[in-house]
Amino acid sequence: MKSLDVMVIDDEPVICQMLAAHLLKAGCNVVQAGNGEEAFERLSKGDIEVAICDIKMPGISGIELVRQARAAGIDTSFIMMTAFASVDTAIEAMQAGAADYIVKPVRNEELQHRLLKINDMRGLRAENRVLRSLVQGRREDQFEFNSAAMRELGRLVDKVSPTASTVLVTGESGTGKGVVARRIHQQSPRANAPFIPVNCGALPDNLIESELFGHVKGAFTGADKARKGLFLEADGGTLFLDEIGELPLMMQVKLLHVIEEKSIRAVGSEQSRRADVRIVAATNRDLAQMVAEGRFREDLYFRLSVFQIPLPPLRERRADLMPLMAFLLQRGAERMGLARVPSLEPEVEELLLAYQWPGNVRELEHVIDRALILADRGQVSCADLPPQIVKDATPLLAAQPAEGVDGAWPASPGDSLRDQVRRFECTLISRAIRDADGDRRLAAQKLGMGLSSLYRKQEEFETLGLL
Ligand SMILES: Nc1ncnc2c1ncn2[C@@H]1O[C@H](COP(=O)(O)OP(=O)(O)OP(=O)(O)O)[C@@H](O)[C@H]1O
Repeated sequence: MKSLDVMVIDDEPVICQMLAAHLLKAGCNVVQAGNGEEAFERLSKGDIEVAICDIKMPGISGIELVRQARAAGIDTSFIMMTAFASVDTAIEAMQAGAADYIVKPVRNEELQHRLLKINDMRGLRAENRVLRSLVQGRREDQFEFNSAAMRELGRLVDKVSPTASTVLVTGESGTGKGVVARRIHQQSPRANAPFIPVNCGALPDNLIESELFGHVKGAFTGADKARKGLFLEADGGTLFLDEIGELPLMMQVKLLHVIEEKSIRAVGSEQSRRADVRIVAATNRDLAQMVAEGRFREDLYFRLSVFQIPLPPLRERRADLMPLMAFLLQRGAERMGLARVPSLEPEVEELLLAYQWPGNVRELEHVIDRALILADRGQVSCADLPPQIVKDATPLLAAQPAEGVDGAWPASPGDSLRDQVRRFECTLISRAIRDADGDRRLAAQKLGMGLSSLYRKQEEFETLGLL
């Protein structure tokens, strides 16, 4: 890795110094800042590539600093440091435009892993956006799902991909909206053309129009050469407008015009050009609510939501957890160059299956990456999990309700044989869980079935209203 210019921002001098010492050893050029104000001043010079920034600081908070840096057009990638209990805040930071987050206490190996990821991304960005879109287009995500909700989603994705339709992907932060957008592109006739992702929340208001539509030389102070703009870079391909809810109203009008007319005009130009671009947009906001509050244009909302794909949070599709964990373990081990893929001890599996995952797949990915770094002898044990996860998940594990125990059976009159079998299964599984005091692994063992099948069945019963 070429030597990165990194800034460590934390109001605790000891943490600053420890991280700086490690980064220096790893070959980075490091500067330190003890608060947001000092950091902003230094970042304004424009030569810091990555900032490792505490979220909670007196004065300007880490999140506010990300916002200010974005608004000022500073191109630094932020990795936020957060206490595990405040993953929600980390999610807010990602929405403000941070590139990643890391949980305190920061482990050197993990920090290095995240820096490598960011270094790759920045390198590609600097080299060529088209190249980046090709690299990002590699098939490297898990798309085999167990849950009924995700299988239905897969069907929607397969149906809409080959068409020219605009798509709106909605869902909580970290559910995989970007992954779905890429999948749509890869399965479309545009697959060999660029896929250009744009984070609308990270574009400074004063530059957004020229970023999207380009500008001619001399269009405004500082425009010393013409710029093509992301729409033309995506010509023939797909433009992924992430965090579309953050687009200012004035830009929403222009975007609608471009979508409808299929032509764009660069800032300062008199002439329009045709642009053949498919739009996939994503948001974790409630756009309908934003329309009601006058913060999002209704006409653009209708245009975008012709085809909506809602991504459920991970906690509502637990049947996907096992395959996702296996996939992320494998991918993480490959990326870290491990000789073999560590396995999860049964208690670890149980805890991860019981946890609520407020940060969704992104959070799961972080937990797995961390565990891969810590695992000894090819086994991930509870000690390799963030203590907060163990703390949060343990009571859930013990208290998992076995409701609906006897209510499902006997069958109602008129039930088909299949319905009756389902009801019977539901009763047996619920009873086994109750008899095992909520211990699903034990219940699954007694019933002679796998734990993931038990979760899958439970989810199916929930969907059918049997539980
Ligand atoms: N199906 C999947 N297979 C593999 N990795 C996934 C999958 N879904 C999500 N991820 C991983 O989770 C992380 C978050 O995914 P992504 O950025 O697509 O989420 P998002 O919903 O767009 O989040 P945000 O709203 O914060 O931008 C990524 O690192 C991605 O690789």
